[in-house]
Amino acid sequence: MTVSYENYRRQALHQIDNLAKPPGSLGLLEKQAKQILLAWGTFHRELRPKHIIFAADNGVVQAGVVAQLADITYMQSCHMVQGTSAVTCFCRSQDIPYEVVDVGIDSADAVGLDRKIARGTKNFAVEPAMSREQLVQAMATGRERVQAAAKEGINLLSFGEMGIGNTTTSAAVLTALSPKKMSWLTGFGSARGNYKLLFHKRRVIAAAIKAYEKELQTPADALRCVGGFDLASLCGAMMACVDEKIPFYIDGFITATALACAIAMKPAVRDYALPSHISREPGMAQALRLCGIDEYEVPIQAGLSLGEGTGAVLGVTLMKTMMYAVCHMATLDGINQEAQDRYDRRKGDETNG
Ligand SMILES: O=C(O)c1ccc[n+]([C@@H]2O[C@H](COP(=O)([O-])O)[C@@H](O)[C@H]2O)c1
Ligand SMILES: Cc1cc2nc[nH]c2cc1C
Repeated sequence: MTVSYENYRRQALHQIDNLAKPPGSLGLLEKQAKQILLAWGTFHRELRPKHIIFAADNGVVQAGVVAQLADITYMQSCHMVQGTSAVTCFCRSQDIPYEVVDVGIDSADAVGLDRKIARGTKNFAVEPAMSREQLVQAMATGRERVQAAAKEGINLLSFGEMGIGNTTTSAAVLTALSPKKMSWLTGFGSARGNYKLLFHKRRVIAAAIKAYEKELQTPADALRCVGGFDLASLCGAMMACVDEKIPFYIDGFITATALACAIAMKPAVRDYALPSHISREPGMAQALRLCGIDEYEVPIQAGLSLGEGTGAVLGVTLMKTMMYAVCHMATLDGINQEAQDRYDRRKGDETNG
């Protein structure tokens, strides 16, 4: 740690600790505000957020792991571009800019930014989801979008995704990363209460983990064999945030799984990652555990399981409010001095009167 960073670190922590409030009373908001200041490594005058959504289709839907049409990926991504999806309405309501990056939607035309790697991944129940070259391309796309955000002056990112079938790919990647093969990591996804589908998903994932057992040696192998283009791009983007010194909010189960991969590949990512909410997917806690994030460090528990980055944008919204307070609140030193002066004046009046 250089002397100047140590100096900055002390000043940054003091700025939060010296706000006119009992120490620690703004809880996780305070903790996350400190993490953001430390990640920046230098004082920024304002918060300049951006939300990035990576959208892609997943070949494993051909194995019958979803209840709805895969065409929803294309349709909902179009709604995102138009601003009529949940997350883009959240962004618009808060003046948060966003972009949709098509890294592999199954369509002839691209939706949003055209970074299409293929029209969806391969069905991992039959063959590896992607080639090594495609994995590298997906991760590089994530990095490229973070570098572009840095050039725009963005200093806080949030990540989301859109991809029918991606709770299956995420559960498969997470199972591959976890010490024991845990079938309960796989949840309902967007087919809430559909037990038949749930047990089928678990069987598909267990069979794939067995089939690729020899190949699944690293997080990169997991992304390539049983992951998705969205997961790989998210992972590459999160790793790039370290180099660009941009802290970022993760969202639910899918982004937490991508983060677990990113931290395994580059441990410094942990310092830049901010949890937003606890997804209802059962694997969320395990994904966070692999990231070294305690469930009690997550500010929002609202029963969300939509994805898109909805929880992440809510996290940014809370942080915008918190950073306004950081910039405009009176200081603890100041209020203590004012209280002392007032006390002394009252005492003086009593003695004189
Ligand atoms: O982020 C989450 O925790 C989450 C949990 C359940 C569903 N989703 C969203 O729903 C889609 C995946 O669900 P599924 O059932 O098709 O695997 C995908 O577009 C995600 O954005 C997201
Ligand atoms: C409508 C719809 C919107 C979504 N957004 C993210 N995943 C989704 C799944 C569905 C089904």
